[in-house]
Amino acid sequence: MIEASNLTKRYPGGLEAVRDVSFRIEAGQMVLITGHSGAGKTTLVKLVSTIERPTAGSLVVNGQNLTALRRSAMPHVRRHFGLVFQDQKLLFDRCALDNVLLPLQIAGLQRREAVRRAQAALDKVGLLAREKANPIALSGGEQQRLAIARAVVNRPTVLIADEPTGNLDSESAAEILEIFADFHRVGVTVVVATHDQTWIERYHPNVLRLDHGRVVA
Ligand SMILES: Nc1ncnc2c1ncn2[C@@H]1O[C@H](COP(=O)(O)OP(=O)(O)OP(=O)(O)O)[C@@H](O)[C@H]1O
Repeated sequence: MIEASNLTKRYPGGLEAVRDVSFRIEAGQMVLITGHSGAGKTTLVKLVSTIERPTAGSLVVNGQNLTALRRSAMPHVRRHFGLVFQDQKLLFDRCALDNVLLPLQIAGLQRREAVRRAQAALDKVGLLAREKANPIALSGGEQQRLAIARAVVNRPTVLIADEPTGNLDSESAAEILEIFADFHRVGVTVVVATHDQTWIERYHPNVLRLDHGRVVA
């Protein structure tokens, strides 16, 4: 469960990108964050995923108040989150499999188990046959799917994405939506910032609409 109470983020310079935002996301829910460009979607995603700290308000995830935690405790908490950003930050000097292996190596898994899990993650996103490919040789949609495999390989309880279909054609965007829907179906909490009308129509009751940093619907 994710509970945000009166979250506010003021950037240096004074701009309040997120203002007094409160919501509750139950475990296993799919929730979309939408709104015009500059409404604060990315900032809210960064707050929920603990990349940014709020200026005011609190964020409780699975009963733990993250705003009260020391910075040193954050890496541990972040393991609950799988993050997918529009700019996927893939490593272009390594093959697809090695990109997905990286979080497991950081977590200290044995090589054999790590490879097994990374291949299972690639299989879930339909990329197992491309495990040896360099990301540069993959299409935009495939690169996004690779980023999803990397995000889920540590089995996060919450999958958070910022405009995951932003740069994709409608066919690739539909594939990405189905992958997120599959994770939602097996009980993963999914939070996605998106403009994509297909998603918004499908998950209509669970849409948080922002306008100038405030929740308006
Ligand atoms: N690091 C930062 N420092 C200062 N201002 C920022 C920073 N990041 C974002 N902003 C400002 O905060 C506001 C909200 O930005 P944010 O990126 O959260 O919006 P968004 O809804 O995700 O927009 P878009 O759909 O265009 O990505 C904007 O006015 C933006 O310029």
